[in-house]
Amino acid sequence: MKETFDAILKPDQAGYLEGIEPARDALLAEMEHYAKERGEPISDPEVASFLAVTARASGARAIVEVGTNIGYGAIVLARAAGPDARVVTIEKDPKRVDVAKGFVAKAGLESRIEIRTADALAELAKLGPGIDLVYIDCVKEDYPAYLDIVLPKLSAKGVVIADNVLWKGFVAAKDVPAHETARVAALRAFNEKILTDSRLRGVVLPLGDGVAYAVRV
Ligand SMILES: C[S@@+](CC[C@H](N)C(=O)[O-])C[C@H]1O[C@@H](n2cnc3c(N)ncnc32)[C@H](O)[C@@H]1O
Repeated sequence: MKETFDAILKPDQAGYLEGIEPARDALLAEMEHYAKERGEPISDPEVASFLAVTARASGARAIVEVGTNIGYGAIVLARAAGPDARVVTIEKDPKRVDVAKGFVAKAGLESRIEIRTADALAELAKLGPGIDLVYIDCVKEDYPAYLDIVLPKLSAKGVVIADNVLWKGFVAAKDVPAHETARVAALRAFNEKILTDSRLRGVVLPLGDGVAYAVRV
């Protein structure tokens, strides 16, 4: 979720792009409302559209999401990837897991979305190889470690997507407030790895709060 409306784009451009996002169906609209009312961080609609396009285009079958919250991203990914795809999504907060389970049930996707109540780093370490798509949307300081764990487990042409990699504009800023330095350092290291690791071909997109997108080569 982006913190400010125009963290990357000019306000007119951000407003235009938000305005042309198609209306979501009743369930996603209910989830967006739920999240907004309670200040829950979920993916922005344009990032969700990007997830859907990528899940569909890549033909991903084994999908991992790092950071579930109320299940918005997991539902978008599972729907777009189609009936043969499975999503494993990791969330450490049991209350959020309960909410996510309710929405996943409402979506009729219990057989295709598995929510694991766990710390993301520990749970990622347990996963086997063959991940076709990973969506990283969790603790910003841990992004480099998530990537280190996941990279060797990616399938051929496996896709990495990560949200918030420009973090409210701070990642590109010269002066970074003290309370953001650890997050910013981690995200800068993550972006550099996305662009330079020989196992990946990647790009950082000025979408939402910044989205990294890479494919295993
Ligand atoms: C930005 S939200 C995820 C949004 C979701 N991906 C979506 O598309 O709507 C990040 C989530 O990560 C969870 N989280 C924070 N620290 C975690 C950890 N160490 N392990 C697993 N989940 C964690 C938070 O509770 C929060 O729900």
